[in-house]
Formats: sequence, structure tokens, C-alpha cells
Amino acid sequence: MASKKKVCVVGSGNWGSAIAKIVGNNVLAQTDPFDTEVRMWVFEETVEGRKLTEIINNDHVNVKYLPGIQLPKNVVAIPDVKDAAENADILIFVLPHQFVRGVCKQLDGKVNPGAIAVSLIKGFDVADGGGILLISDVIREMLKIPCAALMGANIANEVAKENYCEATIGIKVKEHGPLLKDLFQTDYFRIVVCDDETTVEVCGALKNIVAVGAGFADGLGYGDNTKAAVIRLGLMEMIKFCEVFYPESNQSTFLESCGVADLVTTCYGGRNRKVAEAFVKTGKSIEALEAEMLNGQKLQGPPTAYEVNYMLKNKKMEDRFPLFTAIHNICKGNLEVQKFMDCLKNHPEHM
Ligand SMILES: NC(=O)C1=CN([C@@H]2O[C@H](COP(=O)(O)OP(=O)(O)OC[C@H]3O[C@@H](n4cnc5c(N)ncnc54)[C@H](O)[C@@H]3O)[C@@H](O)[C@H]2O)C=CC1
Ligand SMILES: O=C(CO)COP(=O)(O)O
Repeated sequence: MASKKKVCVVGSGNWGSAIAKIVGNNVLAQTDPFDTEVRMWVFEETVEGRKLTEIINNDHVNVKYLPGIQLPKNVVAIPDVKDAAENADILIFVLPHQFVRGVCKQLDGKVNPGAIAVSLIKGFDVADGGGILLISDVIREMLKIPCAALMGANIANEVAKENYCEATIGIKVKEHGPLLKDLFQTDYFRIVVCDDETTVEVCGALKNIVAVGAGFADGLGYGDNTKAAVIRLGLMEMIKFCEVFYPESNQSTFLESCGVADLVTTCYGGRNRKVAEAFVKTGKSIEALEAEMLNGQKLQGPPTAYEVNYMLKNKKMEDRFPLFTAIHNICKGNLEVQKFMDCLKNHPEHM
């Protein structure tokens, strides 16, 4: 008999904990082919005098990043990422994208060579030579294992409460699709598998930039029509970005949960929107508000806007993506937020 598939969740923030709940319950319900223990790497910290790993393993709640949600008892918190990932067959990467390289470095040479990875991480990595890499590329290149992407309209707190939603798995190695679908799908978390992995991942990264723009519009006091315009213009730039930089991209992927649906939910209910609105209303920096409002959770929109701008600037293409460019410049304090409306009014889509 083939040995059971061991699963490791690399990350334990807001989404990491919500997905550990799903995966923990799913492996218990499918002991063929999955091992019943799910190891979850926890970046150790002390919360009210106790180690977070100890709290999770004794009380089965991640009190800091997903309070009020019971985790299955078979989800075991482990503070050393090498121990957590040892012998795993499926590695679920779910941590803020700025930490991926550091974590993969620790895992270099330590993962099972037959393992597969799936990235739930939204963002890019800046590459030498003025370009950007997908996060799945970083994982593939550093760990030398295949890597799929799971993205979708998935505000973690809502998923953790088991409110119905959808997600998209983009995967190049087709035969791994059914296994990953079995691992993630539940009756309230419905999965579509497609082979356009790149577009799935690019959508997940770019929509966080647009959500920052939606927050600016909210902070400036405009209503839902203006926000709909930000969403539409943002979507047009997302599509153009794929056409220019990922020409193999399939436009129908934008209609999956990873595309329009994630864009909409994040522009209404996400952390990027919330902090961007407060940025306008308080005049404080994004960094200060992130620390003040998110209790250790991390924003992905502003760093992703930087990463995209790094490439656009190098390729002298900033003016072809004026929304992405303005959002980056506002986050960095190089453009007054009031000028955001000029960007919308003069968008090349209307010329
Ligand atoms: N929260 C959400 O609703 C959703 C998040 N995502 C994506 O999932 C990814 C992970 O997000 P979350 O789980 O929400 O994380 P989070 O925003 O809750 O981030 C906090 C996590 O980062 C860890 N951390 C802090 N410093 C670190 C360091 N130096 N090295 C490594 N880890 C460190 C913390 O221990 C904690 O686990 C992101 O790319 C996000 O865009 C995707 C869908 C939904
Ligand atoms: O990616 C998300 C929902 O799918 C969460 O977005 P925020 O990071 O803006 O909360």
C-alpha cells in the first residue's frame, strides 16, 4: 500500500490558520490518501505570556491571528519550519509574500524531493535585471519541486466561519489537480481547477493593488459608483498586464474566483482597502496604520504596488498602467492622494 500523504502548512497567519482548519478536517475525512496529522509551521511569538505554538496545541485556537475559531486537534503547531516540513508530501505555502525567500532558504535541501507545493500567497518577488517573479517561481526554483497556486475571493475570517465561497487552483502538472482539490474542497469552499496557473497567481497579486485604490476612493468620500470605476479600471490594467507580460494568459481565467470575484471582495471587505481608507482619513503612514490596525497581520497591496512599479519603471511602461503607478506613488508619499481622482479622470481607457 502506498504511504499516506503528509501535509504541512507553511504559515499560520489569518489565512494560514483558516486554511489549516479546512485541510485538518479534510484529511480526517479522507484517511485514504492523507495522513491524519497536519503540521503547521508557526513563526513563534509570545502572546499574553504563553508561546503561540503552546496555545494552538493546547487550546486549538490561534488567538492572535484567527481568534474565536476552533482548529481541528490534528493540526499540530511546530516552531521550526524544517521540522514542520520534514517528510511532507504536500507543502501549502501561506505566509506574507515578503517572507517567502527567507523561509525557502531555511528549507533548502530539507524538503522531500518528491513533494509538491501549492502557494496561497499573493504578491511578487523582484528579480535581478528589472523584472519580477511569481511567488510560485521562487518556491519552484529554491526548493526544486512543482508548485501550484490557489487563489480566490476568500476573506479568511469569512471562510473560517464556513460562509460559502469559491476558489481557483491553477496547476501546470495536471495529474496533481484532483489530489489538491480533495485536500481543499468542502461543501462551503468550492474549487475549480484550471491549467492557467500563471494568470491565477497574477490576478491574486494585482487585485491587492486595486484594493488600495478602492480604499483611497472610500477615504476621499466618494461612493459606490466611484469604487466601481476603480474596480473596472483596475481590472482593465490587470488584463493588460497579463497581455503584455504573460501573453500565454487566458482571458477566461479572469472570470474564475481568482479574478473578478477576488477583486470585488477585496475592494469591499479586505485589509488593504481598510488601511488605505484610514491612510486618507488620518494622514498617518501605511506602515504606522498596518501596525496600529492589523495586530501583526500584513498588507500585501503596498509592497506589490512597489514590485510592479519596479518592473514598469525599468521597462519605461509606467504610463501604460496609470492606476497601478498612482497607487504606488501615493503609498510612497510621492503623490498627494487627492491626485488619485485625476488619474481616474484621465485614464487612457477614456481617451
Ligand atoms: N487573510 C486573508 O483574508 C487572505 C490572505 N491571503 C494571502 O495569504 C498570504 C498569507 O496571509 P495571512 O495568513 O493572512 O498572513 P497575515 O497577514 O495574518 O500575516 C501574519 C503572519 O506573518 C507571520 N510573520 C510575521 N513576521 C514574520 C517573519 N519575519 N517571517 C515569517 N513569518 C512572519 C506571522 O507569524 C503570522 O503568521 C498573503 O499573501 C495574503 O495575501 C489570501 C487570501 C485571503
Ligand atoms: O486576499 C484576500 C481575499 O481573497 C484578502 O485581502 P486583504 O489582504 O486585503 O484582506
